[in-house]
Amino acid sequence: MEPPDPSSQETSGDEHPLKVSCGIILKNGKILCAKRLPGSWDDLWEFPGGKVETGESPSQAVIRELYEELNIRVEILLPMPTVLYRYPHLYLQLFPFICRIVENTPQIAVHEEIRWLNPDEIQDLPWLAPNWSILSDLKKLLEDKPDLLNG
Ligand SMILES: Nc1nc2c([nH]c(=O)n2[C@H]2C[C@H](O)[C@@H](COP(=O)(O)OP(=O)(O)OP(=O)(O)O)O2)c(=O)[nH]1
Repeated sequence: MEPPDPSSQETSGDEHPLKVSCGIILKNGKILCAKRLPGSWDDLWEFPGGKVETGESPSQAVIRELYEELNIRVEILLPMPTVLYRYPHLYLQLFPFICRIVENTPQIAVHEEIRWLNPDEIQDLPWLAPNWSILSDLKKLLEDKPDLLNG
């Protein structure tokens, strides 16, 4: 019998990652960061967003979630590389999108706090684990395209 192929074990069977979209909202040189409510994931920081629903694309999901969570209408400027991450209880695929606000000012509904921070400051927050990879991609992207920061 052939030994199992470790690479196929990662993706085989009925295990599909949970798809979650999130928005990296840029404005006036700052990035919007959101702190989750106490009790849900230990007060860690995230980019606002949520699960992609059935029949929805990741980009549709982020537009819907940002309206539901922050009451803002956004335009997507750029999709970023997706991140696969395996929590002990959850296999996740994160779809980050660089966004620009086209209507309203963010209002907190489901977060403990939001902060507008510059690219250096965001490194100091305690982020959800999969987000560190997004932060590293974002740093490189903003070095290449600093104008994005102005939203
Ligand atoms: N929204 C968001 N979720 C993230 C990020 N990083 C990360 O690991 N996650 C995880 C945490 C959760 O397990 C999952 C998304 O959950 P969520 O609670 O935001 O999704 P949702 O709004 O659809 O949730 P709900 O309606 O079921 O409460 O993805 C991120 O930057 N933003």
